[in-house]
Amino acid sequence: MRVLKDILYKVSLVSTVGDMEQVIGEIHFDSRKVKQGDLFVAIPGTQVDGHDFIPTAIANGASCIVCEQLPSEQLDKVAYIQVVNSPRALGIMASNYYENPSEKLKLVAVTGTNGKTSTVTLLFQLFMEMGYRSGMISTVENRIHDSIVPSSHTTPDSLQLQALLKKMVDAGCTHCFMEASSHAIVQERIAGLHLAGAVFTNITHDHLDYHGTFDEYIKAKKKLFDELAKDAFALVNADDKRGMVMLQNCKSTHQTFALKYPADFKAKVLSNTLEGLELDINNKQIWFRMIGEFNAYNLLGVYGTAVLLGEDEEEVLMQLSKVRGAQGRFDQIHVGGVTAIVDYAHTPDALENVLKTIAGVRTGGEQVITVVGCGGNRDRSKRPLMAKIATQLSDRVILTSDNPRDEEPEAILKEMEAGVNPVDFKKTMTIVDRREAIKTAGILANAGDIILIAGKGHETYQEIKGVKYPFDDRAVALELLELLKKN
Ligand SMILES: CC(=O)N[C@H]1[C@@H](OP(=O)(O)OP(=O)(O)OC[C@H]2O[C@@H](n3ccc(=O)[nH]c3=O)[C@H](O)[C@@H]2O)O[C@H](CO)[C@@H](O)[C@@H]1O[C@H](C)C(=O)N[C@@H](C)C(=O)N[C@H](CCC(=O)O)C(=O)O
Ligand SMILES: Nc1ncnc2c1ncn2[C@@H]1O[C@H](COP(=O)(O)OP(=O)(O)OP(=O)(O)O)[C@@H](O)[C@H]1O
Ligand SMILES: N[C@H](CCC[C@H](N)C(=O)O)C(=O)O
Ligand SMILES: [Mg+2]
Repeated sequence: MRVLKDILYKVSLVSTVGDMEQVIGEIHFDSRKVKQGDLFVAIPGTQVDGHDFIPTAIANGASCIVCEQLPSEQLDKVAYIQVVNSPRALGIMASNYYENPSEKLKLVAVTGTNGKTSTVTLLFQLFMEMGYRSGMISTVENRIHDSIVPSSHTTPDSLQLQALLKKMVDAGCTHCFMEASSHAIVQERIAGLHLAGAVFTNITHDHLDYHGTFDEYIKAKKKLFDELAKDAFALVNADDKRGMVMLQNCKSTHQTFALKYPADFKAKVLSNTLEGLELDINNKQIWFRMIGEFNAYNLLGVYGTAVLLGEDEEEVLMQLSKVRGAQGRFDQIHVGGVTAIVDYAHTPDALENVLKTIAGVRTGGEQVITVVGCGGNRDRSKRPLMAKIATQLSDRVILTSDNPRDEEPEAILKEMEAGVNPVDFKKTMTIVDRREAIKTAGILANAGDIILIAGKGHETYQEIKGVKYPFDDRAVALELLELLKKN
Protein backbone atom coordinates (compact mmCIF):
# COMPACT_ATOMS: atom_id res chain seq x y z
CA MET A 1 0.00 0.00 0.00
CA ARG A 2 1.72 3.14 -1.15
CA VAL A 3 -0.93 5.86 -1.72
CA LEU A 4 -0.63 8.47 1.01
CA LYS A 5 -4.35 8.66 1.82
CA ASP A 6 -4.52 4.86 2.22
CA ILE A 7 -1.53 4.89 4.52
CA LEU A 8 -3.28 7.50 6.67
CA TYR A 9 -6.41 5.33 7.09
CA LYS A 10 -7.48 5.38 10.80
CA VAL A 11 -4.84 7.97 11.79
CA SER A 12 -6.23 10.84 13.94
CA LEU A 13 -5.53 13.85 11.77
CA VAL A 14 -5.47 17.53 12.78
CA SER A 15 -4.81 19.05 9.35
CA THR A 16 -3.39 18.18 5.95
CA VAL A 17 -1.67 20.26 3.27
CA GLY A 18 -0.63 18.94 -0.15
CA ASP A 19 -1.28 15.97 -2.42
CA MET A 20 -2.91 13.09 -0.53
CA GLU A 21 -3.09 10.94 -3.68
CA GLN A 22 0.67 10.76 -4.11
CA VAL A 23 2.49 7.44 -3.98
CA ILE A 24 5.15 7.40 -1.30
CA GLY A 25 8.35 5.39 -1.11
CA GLU A 26 9.24 4.18 2.37
CA ILE A 27 8.20 5.37 5.83
CA HIS A 28 10.98 6.52 8.19
CA PHE A 29 11.15 8.10 11.64
CA ASP A 30 14.89 8.73 11.37
CA SER A 31 15.77 11.61 9.02
CA ARG A 32 19.13 9.95 8.26
CA LYS A 33 17.39 7.05 6.53
CA VAL A 34 15.10 9.15 4.31
CA LYS A 35 15.51 8.93 0.52
CA GLN A 36 13.77 10.55 -2.44
CA GLY A 37 9.99 10.27 -2.22
CA ASP A 38 9.86 8.86 1.33
CA LEU A 39 7.54 9.83 4.19
CA PHE A 40 9.16 11.14 7.39
CA VAL A 41 7.43 10.94 10.77
CA ALA A 42 8.70 13.45 13.35
CA ILE A 43 8.68 11.90 16.82
CA PRO A 44 9.49 13.64 20.11
CA GLY A 45 12.08 11.36 21.73
CA THR A 46 13.90 11.01 25.03
CA GLN A 47 17.13 12.53 23.63
CA VAL A 48 16.03 14.85 20.84
CA ASP A 49 12.84 15.93 19.05
CA GLY A 50 12.33 14.46 15.59
CA HIS A 51 10.58 17.74 14.61
CA ASP A 52 14.05 19.36 14.60
CA PHE A 53 15.04 17.04 11.76
CA ILE A 54 12.21 17.91 9.35
CA PRO A 55 14.52 20.15 7.26
CA THR A 56 17.13 17.33 7.03
CA ALA A 57 14.43 14.83 6.02
CA ILE A 58 13.26 17.20 3.26
CA ALA A 59 16.85 17.82 2.15
CA ASN A 60 17.21 14.01 1.88
CA GLY A 61 14.16 13.86 -0.39
CA ALA A 62 11.11 13.45 1.87
CA SER A 63 7.93 14.27 -0.07
CA CYS A 64 5.68 13.96 2.94
CA ILE A 65 6.03 14.98 6.59
CA VAL A 66 3.88 13.62 9.41
CA CYS A 67 4.23 15.67 12.58
CA GLU A 68 2.47 16.99 15.69
CA GLN A 69 3.49 20.63 15.11
CA LEU A 70 3.66 22.02 11.61
CA PRO A 71 6.94 23.74 10.73
CA SER A 72 6.65 27.53 10.32
CA GLU A 73 8.10 27.37 6.81
CA GLN A 74 6.38 24.98 4.42
CA LEU A 75 7.43 24.00 0.89
CA ASP A 76 4.91 23.54 -1.96
CA LYS A 77 6.45 20.29 -3.16
CA VAL A 78 5.99 18.64 0.27
CA ALA A 79 2.77 17.32 1.82
CA TYR A 80 2.37 18.10 5.55
CA ILE A 81 0.13 16.00 7.76
CA GLN A 82 -0.46 17.21 11.27
CA VAL A 83 -1.52 14.41 13.63
CA VAL A 84 -2.59 14.21 17.27
CA ASN A 85 0.13 11.75 18.25
CA SER A 86 2.97 11.01 15.84
CA PRO A 87 4.33 7.75 17.38
CA ARG A 88 0.77 6.42 17.35
CA ALA A 89 0.31 7.59 13.78
CA LEU A 90 3.55 5.79 12.89
CA GLY A 91 2.22 2.50 14.27
CA ILE A 92 -1.06 2.77 12.35
CA MET A 93 0.68 3.87 9.14
CA ALA A 94 3.23 1.06 9.41
CA SER A 95 0.38 -1.43 9.76
CA ASN A 96 -1.41 0.01 6.69
CA TYR A 97 1.86 0.09 4.72
CA TYR A 98 2.41 -3.63 5.29
CA GLU A 99 -1.27 -4.42 4.59
CA ASN A 100 -2.29 -4.96 8.22
CA PRO A 101 -0.55 -8.30 8.76
CA SER A 102 -1.75 -8.65 12.36
CA GLU A 103 -5.32 -9.05 11.06
CA LYS A 104 -4.18 -12.18 9.20
CA LEU A 105 -2.60 -13.84 12.25
CA LYS A 106 -3.69 -14.92 15.69
CA LEU A 107 -1.40 -12.51 17.50
CA VAL A 108 -0.96 -12.61 21.28
CA ALA A 109 1.01 -9.97 23.21
CA VAL A 110 2.53 -10.74 26.61
CA THR A 111 3.40 -8.02 29.09
CA GLY A 112 4.72 -7.96 32.67
CA THR A 113 7.97 -7.23 34.47
CA ASN A 114 9.22 -10.82 34.33
CA GLY A 115 8.25 -13.85 32.32
CA LYS A 116 7.52 -12.29 28.92
CA THR A 117 10.33 -14.04 27.03
CA SER A 118 9.70 -17.27 28.92
CA THR A 119 5.98 -17.16 28.08
CA VAL A 120 6.25 -16.25 24.39
CA THR A 121 9.00 -18.83 23.86
CA LEU A 122 6.91 -21.56 25.45
CA LEU A 123 3.92 -20.50 23.33
CA PHE A 124 6.00 -20.48 20.16
CA GLN A 125 7.52 -23.90 20.91
CA LEU A 126 4.13 -25.31 21.87
CA PHE A 127 2.37 -24.14 18.70
CA MET A 128 5.26 -25.37 16.55
CA GLU A 129 4.97 -28.77 18.30
CA MET A 130 1.24 -28.73 17.60
CA GLY A 131 1.99 -28.33 13.91
CA TYR A 132 1.25 -24.62 13.37
CA ARG A 133 3.60 -22.40 11.43
CA SER A 134 4.26 -19.72 14.00
CA GLY A 135 6.17 -16.52 14.64
CA MET A 136 7.76 -15.06 17.77
CA ILE A 137 8.98 -11.60 18.73
CA SER A 138 11.18 -11.63 21.81
CA THR A 139 14.20 -10.25 23.64
CA VAL A 140 16.32 -13.27 22.72
CA GLU A 141 15.41 -13.60 19.05
CA ASN A 142 12.58 -13.23 16.59
CA ARG A 143 11.36 -16.27 14.70
CA ILE A 144 9.50 -16.64 11.44
CA HIS A 145 8.63 -20.32 11.61
CA ASP A 146 12.08 -21.98 11.51
CA SER A 147 14.14 -18.94 10.48
CA ILE A 148 15.77 -16.74 13.10
CA VAL A 149 15.79 -12.95 12.84
CA PRO A 150 18.14 -11.32 15.38
CA SER A 151 16.46 -9.09 17.94
CA SER A 152 17.73 -5.72 19.17
CA HIS A 153 14.81 -4.80 21.44
CA THR A 154 12.24 -6.74 23.44
CA THR A 155 9.60 -5.12 21.21
CA PRO A 156 10.89 -3.71 17.90
CA ASP A 157 9.88 -0.28 16.58
CA SER A 158 6.61 -0.11 14.62
CA LEU A 159 8.24 -0.36 11.20
CA GLN A 160 10.36 -3.39 12.04
CA LEU A 161 7.47 -4.97 13.92
CA GLN A 162 4.97 -4.67 11.06
CA ALA A 163 7.63 -5.77 8.53
CA LEU A 164 8.29 -8.88 10.62
CA LEU A 165 4.57 -9.67 10.89
CA LYS A 166 4.19 -9.26 7.12
CA LYS A 167 7.04 -11.75 6.59
CA MET A 168 5.28 -14.16 8.94
CA VAL A 169 2.07 -13.89 6.94
CA ASP A 170 4.00 -14.37 3.68
CA ALA A 171 5.68 -17.45 5.18
CA GLY A 172 2.28 -18.97 5.93
CA CYS A 173 2.33 -18.43 9.71
CA THR A 174 -1.04 -18.59 11.43
CA HIS A 175 0.04 -17.53 14.94
CA CYS A 176 2.49 -15.09 16.47
CA PHE A 177 3.50 -14.58 20.10
CA MET A 178 5.15 -11.31 21.00
CA GLU A 179 6.53 -9.49 24.03
CA ALA A 180 5.10 -6.03 24.73
CA SER A 181 7.57 -4.09 26.88
CA SER A 182 6.33 -1.12 28.88
CA HIS A 183 8.66 1.14 26.84
CA ALA A 184 7.05 -0.13 23.64
CA ILE A 185 3.51 0.37 24.95
CA VAL A 186 4.20 3.96 26.04
CA GLN A 187 6.08 4.74 22.84
CA GLU A 188 3.16 3.36 20.76
CA ARG A 189 5.38 0.82 18.99
CA ILE A 190 2.40 -1.55 19.10
CA ALA A 191 -0.23 0.93 17.88
CA GLY A 192 -2.17 -0.43 14.92
CA LEU A 193 -1.89 -4.08 15.96
CA HIS A 194 -4.92 -6.33 15.91
CA LEU A 195 -4.49 -8.62 18.92
CA ALA A 196 -6.31 -11.89 19.49
CA GLY A 197 -5.36 -11.59 23.14
CA ALA A 198 -3.03 -10.12 25.73
CA VAL A 199 -1.43 -11.75 28.77
CA PHE A 200 -0.25 -10.11 32.00
CA THR A 201 2.42 -12.05 33.93
CA ASN A 202 3.22 -9.79 36.91
CA ILE A 203 4.49 -6.36 37.85
CA THR A 204 7.35 -5.63 40.23
CA HIS A 205 10.17 -3.14 40.53
CA ASP A 206 11.90 -2.15 37.25
CA HIS A 207 12.33 0.70 34.78
CA LEU A 208 11.47 3.44 37.27
CA ASP A 209 14.19 5.50 35.59
CA TYR A 210 11.98 5.62 32.49
CA HIS A 211 8.44 5.65 33.91
CA GLY A 212 9.19 7.87 36.92
CA THR A 213 6.81 6.21 39.40
CA PHE A 214 5.44 2.72 39.99
CA ASP A 215 1.93 4.06 39.20
CA GLU A 216 3.07 5.24 35.78
CA TYR A 217 4.70 1.85 35.18
CA ILE A 218 1.39 0.11 36.05
CA LYS A 219 -0.48 2.50 33.74
CA ALA A 220 1.92 1.64 30.92
CA LYS A 221 1.12 -2.07 31.25
CA LYS A 222 -2.61 -1.36 31.63
CA LYS A 223 -2.68 0.59 28.35
CA LEU A 224 -2.20 -2.72 26.50
CA PHE A 225 -5.43 -4.03 28.04
CA ASP A 226 -7.33 -0.72 27.74
CA GLU A 227 -6.84 -0.87 23.99
CA LEU A 228 -7.87 -4.49 23.41
CA ALA A 229 -10.83 -5.01 21.06
CA LYS A 230 -14.11 -6.59 22.19
CA ASP A 231 -13.37 -9.86 20.37
CA ALA A 232 -9.98 -10.31 22.08
CA PHE A 233 -9.19 -11.99 25.40
CA ALA A 234 -7.33 -10.53 28.36
CA LEU A 235 -5.64 -13.20 30.47
CA VAL A 236 -4.12 -11.99 33.75
CA ASN A 237 -2.30 -13.48 36.70
CA ALA A 238 -4.84 -13.22 39.54
CA ASP A 239 -2.17 -13.88 42.20
CA ASP A 240 -0.51 -10.57 41.31
CA LYS A 241 -2.38 -7.78 43.05
CA ARG A 242 -2.27 -5.66 39.87
CA GLY A 243 -3.79 -8.45 37.76
CA MET A 244 -7.34 -7.18 38.34
CA VAL A 245 -6.23 -3.58 37.75
CA MET A 246 -5.32 -4.58 34.20
CA LEU A 247 -8.93 -5.66 33.62
CA GLN A 248 -10.58 -2.42 34.78
CA ASN A 249 -12.28 -0.78 31.75
CA CYS A 250 -10.99 -3.52 29.48
CA LYS A 251 -13.52 -4.20 26.69
CA SER A 252 -12.34 -7.71 25.83
CA THR A 253 -13.32 -10.93 27.63
CA HIS A 254 -11.69 -11.28 31.06
CA GLN A 255 -9.80 -14.45 32.02
CA THR A 256 -7.52 -15.25 34.95
CA PHE A 257 -4.88 -17.78 35.93
CA ALA A 258 -3.52 -18.43 39.41
CA LEU A 259 -1.85 -20.86 41.77
CA LYS A 260 -3.32 -19.31 44.93
CA TYR A 261 -6.50 -17.29 44.24
CA PRO A 262 -9.63 -18.61 42.49
CA ALA A 263 -9.18 -18.30 38.73
CA ASP A 264 -10.33 -19.61 35.35
CA PHE A 265 -7.08 -21.55 34.91
CA LYS A 266 -5.75 -23.10 38.12
CA ALA A 267 -2.69 -25.18 38.90
CA LYS A 268 -0.97 -26.70 41.91
CA VAL A 269 2.74 -27.43 42.21
CA LEU A 270 3.14 -31.13 43.09
CA SER A 271 6.92 -31.21 42.97
CA ASN A 272 9.69 -28.78 42.11
CA THR A 273 13.24 -30.09 41.59
CA LEU A 274 16.34 -29.26 39.54
CA GLU A 275 14.99 -31.68 36.93
CA GLY A 276 11.61 -29.99 36.46
CA LEU A 277 8.15 -29.24 37.77
CA GLU A 278 5.19 -31.52 38.34
CA LEU A 279 1.91 -29.65 38.18
CA ASP A 280 -1.72 -30.46 38.63
CA ILE A 281 -3.63 -28.55 35.97
CA ASN A 282 -7.39 -29.15 35.82
CA ASN A 283 -6.98 -32.45 37.70
CA LYS A 284 -4.31 -33.72 35.32
CA GLN A 285 -0.82 -34.35 36.66
CA ILE A 286 1.83 -33.34 34.16
CA TRP A 287 5.61 -33.09 34.32
CA PHE A 288 7.42 -30.16 32.68
CA ARG A 289 11.09 -29.44 32.01
CA MET A 290 10.85 -25.93 33.48
CA ILE A 291 12.20 -25.20 36.97
CA GLY A 292 10.81 -23.04 39.77
CA GLU A 293 7.38 -21.90 40.92
CA PHE A 294 7.60 -18.81 38.72
CA ASN A 295 7.67 -21.16 35.75
CA ALA A 296 4.45 -22.76 37.00
CA TYR A 297 2.89 -19.32 36.39
CA ASN A 298 4.43 -19.11 32.94
CA LEU A 299 3.22 -22.61 32.03
CA LEU A 300 -0.26 -21.86 33.31
CA GLY A 301 -0.41 -18.60 31.34
CA VAL A 302 0.66 -20.53 28.25
CA TYR A 303 -1.91 -23.25 28.85
CA GLY A 304 -4.68 -20.64 29.31
CA THR A 305 -3.64 -18.79 26.16
CA ALA A 306 -3.62 -21.95 24.07
CA VAL A 307 -7.07 -22.97 25.34
CA LEU A 308 -8.43 -19.46 24.69
CA LEU A 309 -7.05 -19.71 21.17
CA GLY A 310 -9.25 -22.77 20.72
CA GLU A 311 -6.78 -25.61 21.28
CA ASP A 312 -7.68 -28.93 22.88
CA GLU A 313 -6.78 -28.99 26.61
CA GLU A 314 -5.26 -32.49 26.66
CA GLU A 315 -3.26 -31.99 23.49
CA VAL A 316 -1.89 -28.71 24.86
CA LEU A 317 -0.71 -30.32 28.10
CA MET A 318 0.85 -33.26 26.30
CA GLN A 319 2.82 -31.08 23.87
CA LEU A 320 3.69 -28.49 26.54
CA SER A 321 5.42 -31.13 28.63
CA LYS A 322 7.94 -31.61 25.78
CA VAL A 323 9.12 -28.03 25.32
CA ARG A 324 12.33 -26.58 26.77
CA GLY A 325 11.64 -22.86 27.05
CA ALA A 326 13.94 -19.90 26.46
CA GLN A 327 17.74 -19.91 26.49
CA GLY A 328 19.53 -18.34 29.45
CA ARG A 329 16.64 -18.99 31.83
CA PHE A 330 17.79 -21.35 34.58
CA ASP A 331 20.38 -22.95 32.24
CA GLN A 332 22.35 -25.56 34.17
CA ILE A 333 26.00 -26.48 33.66
CA HIS A 334 27.39 -29.46 35.58
CA VAL A 335 31.18 -29.79 35.88
CA GLY A 336 33.12 -31.78 38.46
CA GLY A 337 30.18 -31.96 40.86
CA VAL A 338 29.59 -28.18 40.74
CA THR A 339 26.30 -26.87 39.29
CA ALA A 340 26.39 -23.44 37.65
CA ILE A 341 23.02 -21.87 36.87
CA VAL A 342 22.92 -19.05 34.31
CA ASP A 343 19.75 -16.99 34.62
CA TYR A 344 18.51 -13.70 33.17
CA ALA A 345 17.25 -12.46 36.56
CA HIS A 346 17.87 -8.71 36.27
CA THR A 347 15.18 -7.42 38.62
CA PRO A 348 14.91 -7.77 42.41
CA ASP A 349 11.83 -9.99 42.08
CA ALA A 350 13.40 -12.32 39.51
CA LEU A 351 16.57 -12.66 41.58
CA GLU A 352 14.57 -13.45 44.70
CA ASN A 353 12.50 -16.03 42.80
CA VAL A 354 15.54 -17.76 41.38
CA LEU A 355 17.37 -17.84 44.71
CA LYS A 356 14.25 -19.11 46.49
CA THR A 357 13.87 -21.76 43.82
CA ILE A 358 17.46 -22.84 44.45
CA ALA A 359 16.82 -22.82 48.20
CA GLY A 360 13.79 -25.04 47.60
CA VAL A 361 15.66 -27.64 45.59
CA ARG A 362 19.00 -27.71 47.44
CA THR A 363 19.60 -30.71 49.60
CA GLY A 364 21.36 -28.78 52.39
CA GLY A 365 25.03 -28.65 53.25
CA GLU A 366 26.11 -27.21 49.91
CA GLN A 367 27.03 -23.53 49.41
CA VAL A 368 25.09 -21.23 47.09
CA ILE A 369 27.49 -18.71 45.52
CA THR A 370 25.88 -15.86 43.58
CA VAL A 371 27.59 -13.74 40.94
CA VAL A 372 25.47 -10.71 40.06
CA GLY A 373 25.63 -7.18 38.67
CA CYS A 374 23.26 -4.45 37.48
CA GLY A 375 23.11 -2.79 34.08
CA GLY A 376 24.28 0.78 33.50
CA ASN A 377 21.92 3.45 32.05
CA ARG A 378 19.02 1.62 33.67
CA ASP A 379 16.92 1.95 36.84
CA ARG A 380 19.43 2.78 39.60
CA SER A 381 17.05 2.09 42.45
CA LYS A 382 17.11 -1.66 41.81
CA ARG A 383 20.88 -1.86 42.49
CA PRO A 384 20.93 -1.89 46.33
CA LEU A 385 17.82 -4.10 46.36
CA MET A 386 19.40 -6.76 44.16
CA ALA A 387 22.61 -6.79 46.22
CA LYS A 388 20.57 -7.10 49.41
CA ILE A 389 18.53 -10.02 48.07
CA ALA A 390 21.65 -11.77 46.76
CA THR A 391 23.44 -11.52 50.10
CA GLN A 392 20.41 -12.51 52.15
CA LEU A 393 19.71 -15.62 50.10
CA SER A 394 23.27 -16.86 49.30
CA ASP A 395 26.23 -18.19 51.27
CA ARG A 396 28.73 -16.17 49.24
CA VAL A 397 28.16 -13.26 46.85
CA ILE A 398 30.41 -11.74 44.23
CA LEU A 399 29.12 -8.40 43.02
CA THR A 400 30.34 -7.72 39.50
CA SER A 401 29.58 -5.83 36.29
CA ASP A 402 26.56 -6.56 34.09
CA ASN A 403 26.40 -4.27 31.02
CA PRO A 404 27.89 -1.04 32.43
CA ARG A 405 26.98 0.78 29.17
CA ASP A 406 28.02 4.45 29.58
CA GLU A 407 28.38 4.37 33.38
CA GLU A 408 31.52 3.73 35.43
CA PRO A 409 31.37 0.07 36.55
CA GLU A 410 32.81 0.95 39.96
CA ALA A 411 30.08 3.54 40.54
CA ILE A 412 27.34 1.00 39.76
CA LEU A 413 28.97 -1.47 42.17
CA LYS A 414 29.14 1.17 44.93
CA GLU A 415 25.37 1.63 44.58
CA MET A 416 24.90 -2.12 44.84
CA GLU A 417 27.18 -2.38 47.90
CA ALA A 418 25.03 0.23 49.67
CA GLY A 419 22.26 -2.37 49.88
CA VAL A 420 24.31 -5.02 51.70
CA ASN A 421 23.55 -5.34 55.42
CA PRO A 422 26.69 -5.02 57.61
CA VAL A 423 26.17 -8.59 58.89
CA ASP A 424 26.56 -9.80 55.31
CA PHE A 425 29.79 -7.89 54.54
CA LYS A 426 32.05 -10.82 55.22
CA LYS A 427 30.37 -13.10 52.72
CA THR A 428 30.38 -10.45 50.01
CA MET A 429 33.14 -9.33 47.66
CA THR A 430 33.27 -7.04 44.64
CA ILE A 431 35.17 -7.95 41.49
CA VAL A 432 34.59 -5.52 38.61
CA ASP A 433 35.68 -7.92 35.85
CA ARG A 434 32.83 -10.40 35.23
CA ARG A 435 35.13 -13.15 33.98
CA GLU A 436 37.30 -12.83 37.10
CA ALA A 437 34.16 -12.87 39.23
CA ILE A 438 32.95 -16.12 37.66
CA LYS A 439 36.45 -17.59 38.03
CA THR A 440 36.52 -16.68 41.72
CA ALA A 441 33.14 -18.34 42.22
CA GLY A 442 34.59 -21.44 40.56
CA ILE A 443 37.59 -21.37 42.90
CA LEU A 444 35.35 -20.99 45.96
CA ALA A 445 33.03 -23.81 44.90
CA ASN A 446 33.44 -27.38 46.11
CA ALA A 447 31.73 -30.47 44.69
CA GLY A 448 28.01 -30.23 45.37
CA ASP A 449 27.95 -26.42 45.47
CA ILE A 450 25.66 -24.27 43.31
CA ILE A 451 26.87 -21.11 41.53
CA LEU A 452 24.17 -18.72 40.32
CA ILE A 453 25.34 -16.37 37.57
CA ALA A 454 22.53 -13.84 37.27
CA GLY A 455 21.54 -10.94 35.04
CA LYS A 456 22.72 -11.71 31.51
CA GLY A 457 21.20 -15.09 30.65
CA HIS A 458 21.24 -15.54 26.86
CA GLU A 459 23.26 -12.38 26.16
CA THR A 460 26.40 -13.05 24.15
CA TYR A 461 28.05 -9.69 24.73
CA GLN A 462 28.99 -7.25 27.46
CA GLU A 463 28.33 -3.61 26.59
CA ILE A 464 30.97 -1.22 27.91
CA LYS A 465 31.06 2.42 26.77
CA GLY A 466 29.26 1.84 23.49
CA VAL A 467 31.23 -1.30 22.54
CA LYS A 468 29.70 -4.78 22.71
CA TYR A 469 32.48 -7.22 23.64
CA PRO A 470 31.80 -10.94 23.12
CA PHE A 471 30.80 -12.43 26.49
CA ASP A 472 28.58 -15.40 27.21
CA ASP A 473 28.07 -16.40 30.86
CA ARG A 474 27.36 -20.01 29.83
CA ALA A 475 30.55 -20.38 27.76
CA VAL A 476 32.70 -18.59 30.35
CA ALA A 477 31.32 -20.72 33.21
CA LEU A 478 31.85 -23.95 31.29
CA GLU A 479 35.38 -23.01 30.24
CA LEU A 480 36.49 -21.87 33.69
CA LEU A 481 34.89 -24.74 35.59
CA GLU A 482 36.55 -27.24 33.21
CA LEU A 483 39.88 -25.49 33.69
CA LEU A 484 39.56 -25.41 37.47
CA LYS A 485 38.58 -29.07 37.53
CA LYS A 486 41.84 -30.08 35.85
CA ASN A 487 44.06 -28.15 38.28
C1 LIG B 1 14.50 5.07 25.98
C2 LIG B 1 13.98 4.42 24.74
O1 LIG B 1 13.23 3.47 24.83
N1 LIG B 1 14.40 4.93 23.58
C3 LIG B 1 13.89 4.40 22.32
C4 LIG B 1 13.38 5.56 21.49
O2 LIG B 1 14.42 6.43 21.23
P1 LIG B 1 14.43 7.93 21.74
O3 LIG B 1 13.07 8.36 22.16
O4 LIG B 1 15.53 8.06 22.73
O5 LIG B 1 14.86 8.70 20.40
P2 LIG B 1 15.72 10.02 20.27
O6 LIG B 1 17.15 9.65 20.07
O7 LIG B 1 15.37 11.00 21.34
O8 LIG B 1 15.20 10.57 18.86
C5 LIG B 1 13.87 11.10 18.68
C6 LIG B 1 13.51 10.97 17.23
O9 LIG B 1 14.40 11.77 16.44
C7 LIG B 1 14.84 11.00 15.36
N2 LIG B 1 16.13 11.51 14.87
C8 LIG B 1 17.21 11.57 15.67
C9 LIG B 1 18.43 12.03 15.18
C10 LIG B 1 18.53 12.42 13.82
O10 LIG B 1 19.58 12.83 13.29
N3 LIG B 1 17.40 12.36 13.06
C11 LIG B 1 16.21 11.90 13.54
O11 LIG B 1 15.24 11.85 12.80
C12 LIG B 1 14.93 9.58 15.91
O12 LIG B 1 14.93 8.60 14.89
C13 LIG B 1 13.66 9.52 16.76
O13 LIG B 1 12.54 9.20 15.96
O14 LIG B 1 12.91 5.06 20.25
C14 LIG B 1 13.89 4.34 19.47
C15 LIG B 1 13.19 3.85 18.19
O15 LIG B 1 12.07 3.05 18.50
C16 LIG B 1 14.42 3.15 20.26
O16 LIG B 1 15.44 2.49 19.53
C17 LIG B 1 14.99 3.65 21.57
O17 LIG B 1 15.39 2.53 22.31
C18 LIG B 1 16.64 2.65 23.02
C19 LIG B 1 17.80 2.33 22.08
C20 LIG B 1 16.64 1.69 24.21
O18 LIG B 1 17.68 1.35 24.74
N4 LIG B 1 15.48 1.26 24.65
C21 LIG B 1 15.32 0.29 25.75
C22 LIG B 1 15.29 0.99 27.11
C23 LIG B 1 14.02 -0.43 25.50
O19 LIG B 1 13.19 -0.01 24.69
N5 LIG B 1 13.84 -1.54 26.19
C24 LIG B 1 12.63 -2.31 26.08
C25 LIG B 1 12.68 -3.51 27.03
C26 LIG B 1 12.72 -3.12 28.46
C27 LIG B 1 12.33 -4.31 29.33
O20 LIG B 1 11.12 -4.62 29.43
O21 LIG B 1 13.21 -4.92 29.92
C28 LIG B 1 12.49 -2.94 24.69
O22 LIG B 1 11.36 -3.06 24.21
O23 LIG B 1 13.53 -3.35 24.14
N1 LIG C 1 6.65 -15.50 35.81
C1 LIG C 1 7.75 -15.08 36.39
N2 LIG C 1 7.71 -14.42 37.57
C2 LIG C 1 8.81 -13.95 38.17
N3 LIG C 1 10.06 -14.12 37.68
C3 LIG C 1 10.18 -14.76 36.50
C4 LIG C 1 9.04 -15.27 35.80
N4 LIG C 1 9.47 -15.85 34.67
C5 LIG C 1 10.80 -15.71 34.65
N5 LIG C 1 11.25 -15.06 35.75
C6 LIG C 1 12.61 -14.65 36.12
O1 LIG C 1 12.87 -13.45 35.39
C7 LIG C 1 13.96 -13.63 34.47
C8 LIG C 1 13.61 -12.98 33.16
O2 LIG C 1 12.58 -13.77 32.56
P1 LIG C 1 12.09 -13.43 31.10
O3 LIG C 1 13.26 -13.23 30.23
O4 LIG C 1 11.07 -14.42 30.73
O5 LIG C 1 11.41 -12.01 31.41
P2 LIG C 1 11.08 -10.79 30.47
O6 LIG C 1 9.80 -10.26 31.01
O7 LIG C 1 11.08 -11.22 29.07
O8 LIG C 1 12.27 -9.77 30.70
P3 LIG C 1 12.67 -8.47 29.75
O9 LIG C 1 11.92 -7.34 30.35
O10 LIG C 1 14.11 -8.30 29.90
O11 LIG C 1 12.25 -8.77 28.37
C9 LIG C 1 14.17 -15.13 34.36
O12 LIG C 1 15.51 -15.42 34.06
C10 LIG C 1 13.73 -15.62 35.73
O13 LIG C 1 14.77 -15.41 36.65
N1 LIG D 1 15.45 -5.60 28.68
C1 LIG D 1 16.23 -5.26 29.85
C2 LIG D 1 17.38 -6.16 29.92
C3 LIG D 1 18.30 -5.98 31.10
C4 LIG D 1 19.39 -7.01 31.07
C5 LIG D 1 20.59 -6.70 31.88
N2 LIG D 1 21.62 -7.63 31.51
C6 LIG D 1 21.06 -5.26 31.67
O1 LIG D 1 21.81 -5.06 30.73
O2 LIG D 1 20.68 -4.37 32.43
C7 LIG D 1 16.63 -3.79 29.77
O3 LIG D 1 16.95 -3.33 28.67
O4 LIG D 1 16.59 -3.13 30.79
MG1 LIG E 1 12.02 -10.41 27.46
